[in-house]
Amino acid sequence: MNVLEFQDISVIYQNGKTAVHNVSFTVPEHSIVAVVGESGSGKSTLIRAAMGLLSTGGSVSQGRILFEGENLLGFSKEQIRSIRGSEMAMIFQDAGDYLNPRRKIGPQYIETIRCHIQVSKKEAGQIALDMLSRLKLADPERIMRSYPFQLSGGMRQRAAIAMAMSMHPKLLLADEPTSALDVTVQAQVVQEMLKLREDMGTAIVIVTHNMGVASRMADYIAVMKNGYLREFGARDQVINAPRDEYTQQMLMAVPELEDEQIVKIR
Ligand SMILES: Nc1ncnc2c1ncn2[C@@H]1O[C@H](COP(=O)(O)OP(=O)(O)OP(=O)(O)O)[C@@H](O)[C@H]1O
Repeated sequence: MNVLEFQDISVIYQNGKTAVHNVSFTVPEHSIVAVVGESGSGKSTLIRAAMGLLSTGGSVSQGRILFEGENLLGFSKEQIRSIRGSEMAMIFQDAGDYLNPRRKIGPQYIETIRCHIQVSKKEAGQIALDMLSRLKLADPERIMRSYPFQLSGGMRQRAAIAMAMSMHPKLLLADEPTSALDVTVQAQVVQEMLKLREDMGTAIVIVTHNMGVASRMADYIAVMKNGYLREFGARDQVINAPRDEYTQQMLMAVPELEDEQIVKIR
């Protein structure tokens, strides 16, 4: 069963720019798909389209995006809102896009949970503390009492991931979730996302510039360039026997991929 399926998707912006051209690939249940490619290749546009979160002026001009077999593009705003957060969640490069800077983490976290499930404030608080501990955040109570600016970038990003994962979504869309973090913290957050997938079976689509992250996390890799999907395949095939010339060049441009290595493509 596929959780998500892009079928011949094109996305156009108001200025006439086609940012994504006829892209098709599938995200099987419980799997991790990394979408890689240089800046401007259309990676964010593609996953934002799935979430119904294209920036103003962007629209899907053709194709279908199936979530568990149903075309998301035919959903009403109400339907999209009800699955967003509970069935599919999204995290961004900067948790600041997700967290309100003027409120402490605790109240916003509890409110997010209670938007989706009917539990008391106390129960929601417990769910939040459990998730924060799973993300290896020491002293979750203190995190709940903190404002976002009182936490490091890595802690904020972990808090955002915890919030996104609290509803046990079937699908997590992650746009460069580790790019703003330093290398050691990146590796830890990647490890924690892998653990969440293992524990909860959440499928993940991760957009990344970083071939190291893609190679370490993904079951499948999608390579994009100039809005086109150049290659899609199982991780080992794409890394070890790339079929597309652009993928070959991209891989040649990065040093040998060791599991622990973090390599950037730009
Ligand atoms: N709101 C917008 N209006 C017009 N063009 C846009 C808009 N957002 C993105 N684009 C264009 O669409 C193309 C794809 O952008 P997108 O952000 O999806 O690429 P990306 O691969 O995610 O890049 P990055 O890694 O830098 O985020 C780019 O040429 C970009 O300039």
